[in-house]
Amino acid sequence: MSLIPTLAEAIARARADLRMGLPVVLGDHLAAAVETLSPERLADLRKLGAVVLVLTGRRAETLKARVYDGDLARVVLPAEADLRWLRALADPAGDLMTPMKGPLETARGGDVTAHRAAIALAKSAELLPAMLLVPAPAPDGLTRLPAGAALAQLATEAAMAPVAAARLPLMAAERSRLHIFRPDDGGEEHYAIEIGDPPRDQPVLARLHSACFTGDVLGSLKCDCGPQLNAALDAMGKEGAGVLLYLNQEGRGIGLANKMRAYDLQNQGFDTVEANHRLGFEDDERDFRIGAALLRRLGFASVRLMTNNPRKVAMMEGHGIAVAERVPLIVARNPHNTGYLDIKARKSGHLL
Ligand SMILES: Nc1nc2c(ncn2[C@@H]2O[C@H](COP(=O)(O)OP(=O)(O)OP(=O)(O)O)[C@@H](O)[C@H]2O)c(=O)[nH]1
Ligand SMILES: [Zn+2]
Repeated sequence: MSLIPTLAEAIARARADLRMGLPVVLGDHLAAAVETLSPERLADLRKLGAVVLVLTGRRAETLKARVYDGDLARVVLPAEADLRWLRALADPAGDLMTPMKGPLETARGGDVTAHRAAIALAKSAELLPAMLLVPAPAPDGLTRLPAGAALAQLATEAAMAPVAAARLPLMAAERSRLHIFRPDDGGEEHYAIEIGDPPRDQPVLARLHSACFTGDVLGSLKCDCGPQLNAALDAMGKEGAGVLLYLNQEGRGIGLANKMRAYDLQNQGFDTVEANHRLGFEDDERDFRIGAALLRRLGFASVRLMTNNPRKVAMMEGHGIAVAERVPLIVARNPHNTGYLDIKARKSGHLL
């Protein structure tokens, strides 16, 4: 029956539910995001059974909690644990002010598929990766997902469909077109700016730019995104041909709210990589398959890629786009971004 939501559609609903503070059903567990949960709903979840707090291995490491499940840890809730206690474990903002949160008891053994799916859902909803799980029968009205299938679905690539395109003269290049692409899984739309009319049978000058509201729009001095965006468009304008993908993967895929949490940690002295880890994320949560898929949809098989990030080159080649050349994209340093750029070179392998 085509009117019943598919698994991908049910996952999109689950993301919206979690962002509003509504629990979802993952197999035989109820799952709720710590970040958005209300005290009333926490109390009701606790009435249903033994609640565990699921954190990523990264966050558990910061909290010195034993990790038995590889990439995640299940923290057993003490009787007195309230929402403040849970939020303090989920959100590193207060780690330095109140460093002693433990000792934390973590569970071991048993099936953690639902727990792993819960963390993947939180990340895809751009919430803090901290979830409460309780084994309990599903109440009516909540979004239900089979845990294993949801986990697999969250790792699959969404199909991208072109939605609209129009001529858009730019300061950097008058002959430009903006193309909008929409994924079939309810996720973010992504954009392609095609400059001139690049021949499809030759390597095109290309840039995969990840959204940076602070750098691209506000002119933040903390990163190099805004100047890189402008320099890439200028180079394509000068050459008369190119394609810039504007991928809505803000904050290397953690979302703008989490990026601001990361900036707050950076103001406390942690670097860009450490800040992501303390929040429970990997340093880069982006899905680079999207970029390759968009290039293919636009008819390109080979690029001259403007980047300093060797991982982007490897990812393109791994996903079927030939990189004929890496074109460095070095922009000016300033006193605010020089440390950030050094860390990218030292820890993320950027060639700067
Ligand atoms: N989490 C996090 N994201 C950041 C921070 N500073 C910038 N970003 C994000 O990092 C991304 C930068 O993306 P890009 O410039 O496309 O990629 P890159 O990996 O630096 O590689 P290049 O192609 O060499 O620029 C954007 O999504 C920014 O929002 C930070 O301190 N923390
Ligand atoms: Zn930036």
